[in-house]
Amino acid sequence: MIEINNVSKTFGSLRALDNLSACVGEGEIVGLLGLNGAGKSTLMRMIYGLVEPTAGDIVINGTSVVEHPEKARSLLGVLPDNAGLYKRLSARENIEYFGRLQGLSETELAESCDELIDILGMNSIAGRYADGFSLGERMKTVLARAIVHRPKYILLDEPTNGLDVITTRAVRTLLREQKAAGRSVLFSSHLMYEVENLCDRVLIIAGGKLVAEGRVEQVVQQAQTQSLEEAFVRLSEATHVA
Ligand SMILES: Nc1ncnc2c1ncn2[C@@H]1O[C@H](COP(=O)(O)OP(=O)(O)OP(=O)(O)O)[C@@H](O)[C@H]1O
Repeated sequence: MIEINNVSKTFGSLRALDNLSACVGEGEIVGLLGLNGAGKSTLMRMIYGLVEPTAGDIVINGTSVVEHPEKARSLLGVLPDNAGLYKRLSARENIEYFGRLQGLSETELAESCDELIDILGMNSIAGRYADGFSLGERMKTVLARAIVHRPKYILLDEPTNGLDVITTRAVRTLLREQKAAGRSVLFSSHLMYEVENLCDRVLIIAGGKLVAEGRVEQVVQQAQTQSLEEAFVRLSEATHVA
């Protein structure tokens, strides 16, 4: 389980996260929603140890990110918001490189790469240099790279951003397979239908605070609205006005 315990983060006078607590259970897909600047990426970065909390802690499978950042990170697969690729390596080589860094054997690596390339429909780009890749081609490669070592906990910052419908479907299938294998996924998104389609639960943050969490229908009911989008807007605006 990923436990987020009372985390706050300030950048100078800006409070990016404000005493936020939440969790991601085993084998659960959780969607993280928030307006631009709500604090989603800061929270993600904090979970993978790139940003240190000003207060609070995050515990992954019993390991504190603050006390043992490397051990905690070893449990994660991460798609950061600004992931880059080695342009002089092919898509497959980019994925393999990360797999080797994660200590996979050559057999495990080949098996995992083949599987991901297949699920994400990357056969036509697997052997191409990453230089010149389109947004979707880059996204597929960084996504495959993030989970090549089959991590138990997966953090994805806007994984379907800019992807076409076929690729988005492939990503959905991939995430459902991760869940079926007992892995946990936390992903941020601005796409309500995406979250409704995939997630067991959603977390909505506004102004660095958790303003709602639960199954989509629970959140919609709590906000006394008819849809997740309306609930999201109502909860986010209420925090803006407050
Ligand atoms: N390193 C930093 N230094 C100063 N301010 C920062 C830093 N990182 C984030 N912030 C600020 O913290 C707030 C939350 O930013 P964050 O990137 O977490 O938002 P977000 O929800 O991911 O937004 P978006 O949907 O636009 O990606 C913003 O006001 C942002 O400007």
